Amino acid sequence: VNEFCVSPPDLYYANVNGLIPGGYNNLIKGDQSPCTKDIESLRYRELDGRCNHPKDYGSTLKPLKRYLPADYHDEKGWNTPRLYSVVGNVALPSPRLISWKLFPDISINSDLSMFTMQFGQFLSHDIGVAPVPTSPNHTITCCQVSSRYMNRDCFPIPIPKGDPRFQKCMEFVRSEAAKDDDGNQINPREQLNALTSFVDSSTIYGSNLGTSLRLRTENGKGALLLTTLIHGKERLPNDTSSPPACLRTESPTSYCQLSGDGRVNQQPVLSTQHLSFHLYHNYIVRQLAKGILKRKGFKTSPAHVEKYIKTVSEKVKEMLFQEARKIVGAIFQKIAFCDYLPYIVGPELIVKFDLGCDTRSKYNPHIDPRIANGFLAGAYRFGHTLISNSYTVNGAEEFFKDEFFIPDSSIDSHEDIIAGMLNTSKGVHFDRFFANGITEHLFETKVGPKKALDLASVNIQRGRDHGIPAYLHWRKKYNLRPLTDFEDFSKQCSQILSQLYRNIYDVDLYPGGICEPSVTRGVVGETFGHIIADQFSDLKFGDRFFFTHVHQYPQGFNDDQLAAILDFSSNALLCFSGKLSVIQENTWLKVSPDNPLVPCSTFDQIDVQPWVRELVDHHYF
Ligand code: HEM
Ligand SMILES: [Ca+2]
Repeated sequence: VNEFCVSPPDLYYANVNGLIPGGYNNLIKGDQSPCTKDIESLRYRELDGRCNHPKDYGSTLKPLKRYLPADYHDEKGWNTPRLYSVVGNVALPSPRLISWKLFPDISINSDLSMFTMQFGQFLSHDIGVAPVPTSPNHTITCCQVSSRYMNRDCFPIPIPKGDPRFQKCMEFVRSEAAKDDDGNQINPREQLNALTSFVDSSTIYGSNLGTSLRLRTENGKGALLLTTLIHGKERLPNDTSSPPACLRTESPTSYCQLSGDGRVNQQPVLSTQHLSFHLYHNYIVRQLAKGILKRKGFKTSPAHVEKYIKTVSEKVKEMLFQEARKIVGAIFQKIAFCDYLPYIVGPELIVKFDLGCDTRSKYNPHIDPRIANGFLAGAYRFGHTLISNSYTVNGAEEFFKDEFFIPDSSIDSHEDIIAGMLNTSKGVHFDRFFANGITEHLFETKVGPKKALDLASVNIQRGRDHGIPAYLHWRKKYNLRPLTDFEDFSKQCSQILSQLYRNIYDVDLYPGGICEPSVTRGVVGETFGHIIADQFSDLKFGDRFFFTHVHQYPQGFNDDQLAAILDFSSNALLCFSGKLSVIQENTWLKVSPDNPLVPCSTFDQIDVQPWVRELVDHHYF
């Protein structure tokens, strides 16, 4: 295979589509038949998210839902993206013009750490990705193709005159349209989610059974996840699929990493999140095995533990795997909902949407746990403004633009990237300034600058592709103060927006939301904040397996188990995985006099005894 024929955009969309040559059309759709299991008696989640919601909402490869009806331009409002102003025949501004004028690269320092950006992306890769059609092994080309031969899903972004960076046209393909059982497009057009919407660590274990089995030892039957030893250090397993899932280099240790979400190789700091939870799974398996041996009165040396894990029956191996997966899932939910989210949406919205972690919650089968389109194609892309141009490894500056889909740095320097991530923050600030590493150089690695993309333009075009209603409709939905004039935007934004758009009702959700000031003690503005809190509330109350739900045997967690999960923090995980000796108290912020470094021993690793007791006493083992 000639790897250099595969370009980063090819890789991005191929990885999204599960690396199946031929793209979505050849995707392993998995078993799409309804759940037939007795849900109440399930102790573990299904890998593909079925058997959770009564209608299997939230399972893999189902259409997204909507908080507001789709806004398409054609007569029936079914399919064509919004292209004109509400006042008539004036074209909406090109997304690239908006990005160029509104989102320049000015780096404003903030007290946030890069971990805030990185965890956000990792979380988004657990809950949603909208597949884009591809031709075999490659993305569909739309630019410089005459309209007669252009693929019907082409929706290239026009480049405005005088653009300092691009010429004429930027590639863009519309997201796959959802189809009904007879293969006809659903109207109005709806997009798909290729992942389980639940915050269930599908980034680590996969969103279907096939991926999950590839990641496990002993040909999919072992309790441990596969690892690769590089210079004596454990790394993610080698993805040997062909064509390769990343860009390999001449380095002898260069390989493509395999994990639960195909985008694992997209950039090195992202890879470190995958490896952290991946290794934590194996740590928990060993802790469980040790605890079980001890409770049964057997020897518990590392060698005995290792032997036990390898020699117990297949049934016990499966239980060890699933139990560790269940605990990792809960730990991830704890960090996402209890630690990260309050920082993003601020304490007021946490209260308003009942997202606090201090009391037991209750599952509600009437809540729809699917990902909403305005969240995925709009609000939750807020994180793109937190991206900086570079990250630090051992004090050296590495640029994202040089490393898209080249995982070498994460394979060589996982621990140093974690240490650097906790204390770098250049540009990690919620504002209208975007790093040019993503607005001018996205995915240009190896194919050269000509094929680069602008992520901010793509976000705006994606919003139109998905029929996301304009910004002001979202404020209305959440009863937020109506804006009547461009002047109602912040000073700088009002001037730029009024030059770009004809009417205030034309302003797309993405630039509108980015222009808002942060909410009190949060990162995002109030409109994005409401959409995000609304979505996470659905992901909590609509998830039968959510970790704080009232204990229902055998699904939930008893009081001791819940206490152990609530005791766990991102500090403990990062200390473990980065092999750190000290870490700041608040990992979302940089080190400062108010946020000092403290010894890692302050943060306990997860105590699995509450599970050992339950499992042994209920004769699981
Ligand atoms: C260096 C970091 C990142 C890079 C290079 C990156 C890149 C991308 C790209 C290329 C897309 C696909 C755009 C499209 O075709 O529509 C995307 C989508 C998305 N990104 Fe990011 N991203 C990064 C960080 C983040 C962060 C920090 C967040 C949130 C906190 C985030 C949230 C999302 C969401 C929600 C989507 C939509 C997924 C989908 O619908 O398929 N990303 N990102
Ligand atoms: Ca998931």
